Amino acid sequence: MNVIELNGLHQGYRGKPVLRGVSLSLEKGVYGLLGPNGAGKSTLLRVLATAAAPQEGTLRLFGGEVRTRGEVRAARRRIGWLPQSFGCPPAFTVEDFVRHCAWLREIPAGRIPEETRTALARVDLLDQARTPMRKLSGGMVRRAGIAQATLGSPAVVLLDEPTTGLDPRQRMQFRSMLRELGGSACVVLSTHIVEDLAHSAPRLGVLHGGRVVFDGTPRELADLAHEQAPGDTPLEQGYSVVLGQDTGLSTSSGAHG
Ligand SMILES: Nc1ncnc2c1ncn2[C@@H]1O[C@H](COP(=O)(O)OP(=O)(O)OP(=O)(O)O)[C@@H](O)[C@H]1O
Repeated sequence: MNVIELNGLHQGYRGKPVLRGVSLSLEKGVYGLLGPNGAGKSTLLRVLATAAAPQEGTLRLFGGEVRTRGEVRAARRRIGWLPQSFGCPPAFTVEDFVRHCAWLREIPAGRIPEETRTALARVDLLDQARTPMRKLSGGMVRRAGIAQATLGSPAVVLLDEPTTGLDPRQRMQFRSMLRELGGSACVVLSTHIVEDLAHSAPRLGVLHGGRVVFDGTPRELADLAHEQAPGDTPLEQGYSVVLGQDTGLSTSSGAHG
């Protein structure tokens, strides 16, 4: 059974289309979502998080529909989501913030202290547990956001540009955490940093022009590289080639989906 089954999603804002027929079938493991600014990555993640209902198309999570209020609520208990930006009351400490998220996710009260500690340890923020959120650096806020998304071992983890602001050491730690998460959950991660996905996402998708223009392994993406394509690594060059399809920069393609 696929954990996420999305079929023919059309989504937009005030009549302006953003996604034009996106279909995705995802099982356990890490799926990396790439695409240029405005491609619709966050829009897609919002639909998968059930924060926006599909305007056209169907979403099934854990083998079931998510249309009624009860179905959405049940699904959300099993979804961890790091949105691109999130707010938090200024007086909240890091621990308050993560505990509050645990409460919102309806994690049983008795489990919240333990789950909070585990989540903070996962992103190396235990020492900052009592620091007010407003005093954290941008990278630390991002790590607190990642921590709350992993609370309670969710079956689906949706991470919207999680590595923004992380320093190189934290980025490496994040990659190994991602591999660990992917062992037990369906993780969808959007990023602009192609190399973040090279060793941690066995499968990648590229959104462009409202559609999935590539769906395959990092190796398959790198195999599309050619010398003239912009990029410092074969993966980046393959990504450029896929994006160049529409502008005639390249004729090669491994795209499907
Ligand atoms: N709430 C909104 N109201 C109106 N338009 C929106 C809204 N959210 C996103 N958009 C528009 O939808 C398009 C897709 O945005 P989205 O944030 O999903 O793309 P993205 O791939 O995540 O971009 P980025 O990489 O820059 O974060 C953009 O043109 C954006 O301006």
